[in-house]
Amino acid sequence: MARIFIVMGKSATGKDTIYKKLLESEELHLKKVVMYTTRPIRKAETEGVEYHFVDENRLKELQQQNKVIEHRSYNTIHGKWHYFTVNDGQIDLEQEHNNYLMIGTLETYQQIKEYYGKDRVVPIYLEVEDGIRLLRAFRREQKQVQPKYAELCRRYLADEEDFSDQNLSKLGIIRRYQNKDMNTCLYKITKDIKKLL
Ligand SMILES: Nc1ncnc2c1ncn2[C@@H]1O[C@H](COP(=O)(O)OP(=O)(O)OP(=O)(O)O)[C@@H](O)[C@H]1O
Repeated sequence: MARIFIVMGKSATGKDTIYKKLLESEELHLKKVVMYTTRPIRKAETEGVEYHFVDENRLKELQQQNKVIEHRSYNTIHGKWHYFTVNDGQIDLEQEHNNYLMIGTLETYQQIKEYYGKDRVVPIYLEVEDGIRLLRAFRREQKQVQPKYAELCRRYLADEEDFSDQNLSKLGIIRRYQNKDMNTCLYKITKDIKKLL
């Protein structure tokens, strides 16, 4: 059965790093899903690579056509930005050998489960001991031209609530992958995904 695997976890648990490694894996052969955003395109970005860049009118049209699979919005200093996934033909679960990989929040996971059915969607929940995670987040931020430490702290605290044990168990997320050592973590995830292919 074709499935969608969703990598989730608090900030700096290694979602992006693990996601890229899993996509590279030739034995898993997972497909990428390009999301949509109303955020303006940045200089180094290319339409259709990082995201599909659209305006709010296009989002409304897609919503009216019931094509929006999951949707999140954030109030930024530049106004409201939307991030969403669209049923635009990228995801075809009818073909048995099509399996997809996405990065998401708990909301993403819940909404995709509602859209495609719970058997089709598999959570890959990453966890890192708090002290190590904070250190990784800090070191990553330190390398930025203008480190945003206040934002790092805000997100660290917000994650505590968003990813509480209660929220995880409400969504039935039981399996947790410890990303202390990258290779061990990748090995365990790969083994579990292979069982479902
Ligand atoms: N197993 C690991 N061992 C050491 N460092 C790691 C490991 N996994 C990830 N990192 C590092 O930790 C930092 C955070 O990883 P990454 O950016 O992939 O996390 P993320 O969950 O996508 O974060 P965010 O949600 O904040 O964007 C990066 O600097 C990455 O290189």
